[in-house]
Amino acid sequence: MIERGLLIVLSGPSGVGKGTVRKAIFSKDDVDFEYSISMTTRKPREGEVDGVDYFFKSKEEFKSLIEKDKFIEWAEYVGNYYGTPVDYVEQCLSQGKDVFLEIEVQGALQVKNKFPEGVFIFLAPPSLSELKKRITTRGTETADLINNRMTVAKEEIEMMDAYDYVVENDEVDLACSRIQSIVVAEHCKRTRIREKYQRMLEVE
Ligand SMILES: Nc1ncnc2c1ncn2[C@@H]1O[C@H](COP(=O)(O)OP(=O)(O)OP(=O)(O)O)[C@@H](O)[C@H]1O
Ligand SMILES: Nc1nc2c(ncn2[C@@H]2O[C@H](COP(=O)(O)O)[C@@H](O)[C@H]2O)c(=O)[nH]1
Repeated sequence: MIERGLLIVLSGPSGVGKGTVRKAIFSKDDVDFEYSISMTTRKPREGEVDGVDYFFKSKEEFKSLIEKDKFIEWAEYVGNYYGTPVDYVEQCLSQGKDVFLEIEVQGALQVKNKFPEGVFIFLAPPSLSELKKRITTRGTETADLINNRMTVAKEEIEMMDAYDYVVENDEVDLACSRIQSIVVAEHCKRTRIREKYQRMLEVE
């Protein structure tokens, strides 16, 4: 029987660098995760591609998918819906592939209820002023949206205790290494490696 893959959930406030860190991790040769592309009703930003960055949906399409139970989790975030498609994630996990989600906090907590065996990582900013600087410098949100996202960010930071790990994103390379080390450690804790040593001890 194939052992199920690991579900890795990277979450944290808007602008902390989840997307940047995720892309840096996926660019490494020694990383073998599947990225679950989310669905959203948000309009594409300049340069974003449907089916690569997100599956962009209308609100009607999204609501119909909710009714058909097509999401592991979904959340309304600052006026738009975001959700993780269930079919792709289930298919990967059952094939023994590790799946990486990059989602906001309400969604991560829903996933934790459904998949308590997942690995939940909160990406934290070095400070609130640095967080605001990062969202502002990215240049994708209006001043109002930046303020809304900062209000939500403070509530999200209060939820960090619900996660298995908190990783500070002070430098992208350091944050990537910390996350990769967590995944390696989690694999070691689980059956793959433990069973190998158990079999060795049985033979002794
Ligand atoms: N360690 C870092 N140091 C400095 N700047 C960073 C760091 N990580 C990310 N950034 C910058 O911060 C901005 C926000 O990053 P990013 O878009 O990856 O955040 P996010 O958490 O994915 O945001 P959202 O949740 O809104 O999608 C980008 O301009 C990115 O280049
Ligand atoms: N609950 C979910 N949150 C998601 C999902 N995909 C992305 N996100 C998060 O939403 C915010 C806003 O994203 P943005 O692209 O508009 O800046 C951010 O925190 C994302 O991580 C999802 O499927 N479910």
